[in-house]
Amino acid sequence: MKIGFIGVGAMAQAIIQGLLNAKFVPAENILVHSAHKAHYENYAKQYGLTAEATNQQVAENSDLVVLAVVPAIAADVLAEIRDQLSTQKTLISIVSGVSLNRLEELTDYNLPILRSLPNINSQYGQGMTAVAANENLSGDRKAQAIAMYEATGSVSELSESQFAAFSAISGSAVAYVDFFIDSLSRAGVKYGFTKEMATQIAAQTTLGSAHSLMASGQTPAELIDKVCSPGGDTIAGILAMEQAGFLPSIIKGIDATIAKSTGNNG
Ligand SMILES: NC(=O)C1=CN([C@@H]2O[C@H](COP(=O)(O)OP(=O)(O)OC[C@H]3O[C@@H](n4cnc5c(N)ncnc54)[C@H](O)[C@@H]3O)[C@@H](O)[C@H]2O)C=CC1
Ligand SMILES: O=C(O)[C@@H]1CCC=N1
Repeated sequence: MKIGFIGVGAMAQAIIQGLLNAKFVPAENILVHSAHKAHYENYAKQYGLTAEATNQQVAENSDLVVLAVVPAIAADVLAEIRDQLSTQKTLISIVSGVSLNRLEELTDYNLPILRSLPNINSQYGQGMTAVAANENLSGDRKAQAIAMYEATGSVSELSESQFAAFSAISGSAVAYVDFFIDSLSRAGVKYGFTKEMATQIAAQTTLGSAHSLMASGQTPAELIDKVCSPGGDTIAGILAMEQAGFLPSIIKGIDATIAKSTGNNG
């Protein structure tokens, strides 16, 4: 099986690294093309991938064609490769905010298409990806497309109406969690730690908390209560964070993310 990537930016590279780590396909079966020749050619050389000279060649020579460009140019790129796509190939889009219906409209209503929303943690096998298939994608072909993401982490099949919210609390939230870690780290610097040490402490604490949450099967609120000793330090911190608007600021950020992604339509 050959997997072609059109666009080799941050997200495509994370998926590619995840696939290479998982040995999902041989490196040369991963085909790439993007706008910046020097960049994608060097990248392909570095990892033993196949660099194609055009987007059309990627589409022509791949079984799974992954559209990994920004939403603003998705329509142009699909117009460029439309003739190379066929019912024997699966188009996989990672483009935020572009629906299956719009992808069909821009290509062909008979094509098997998987709309997906991965996150950048796919690079280390810890991704969280939402997928939705159109009516033309079923059985083994659908399983094959989903298996690509299973090789890089967890996968949830969702209704498209849930994609924007999923993207905000998963795709974008990788950055928000890092923002939180960086905020903890800066607090550590305020109290005398080096940035490097504070970041290591904050990142390990975040990793450990996520692990404990998933391993215990308890809710975050139950775990918060365990840490808040009666009359203790943590409850004082929680109350001060709430007074500063911690929860409303997160909800506002997620609202803004959803509003932006629902404005994308390729
Ligand atoms: N970065 C992330 O964490 C996530 C990104 N996405 C989606 O992935 C897509 C790509 O995002 P990023 O990787 O962040 O952007 P990026 O800017 O890092 O990558 C875009 C790639 O497209 C290439 N490109 C530009 N014009 C092209 C053309 N005409 N033909 C072929 N390639 C072309 C660029 O050279 C670059 O390699 C977006 O649609 C975004 O919504 C989805 C989930 C998470
Ligand atoms: O920021 C973005 O537009 C993309 C979509 C989800 C994560 N990154």
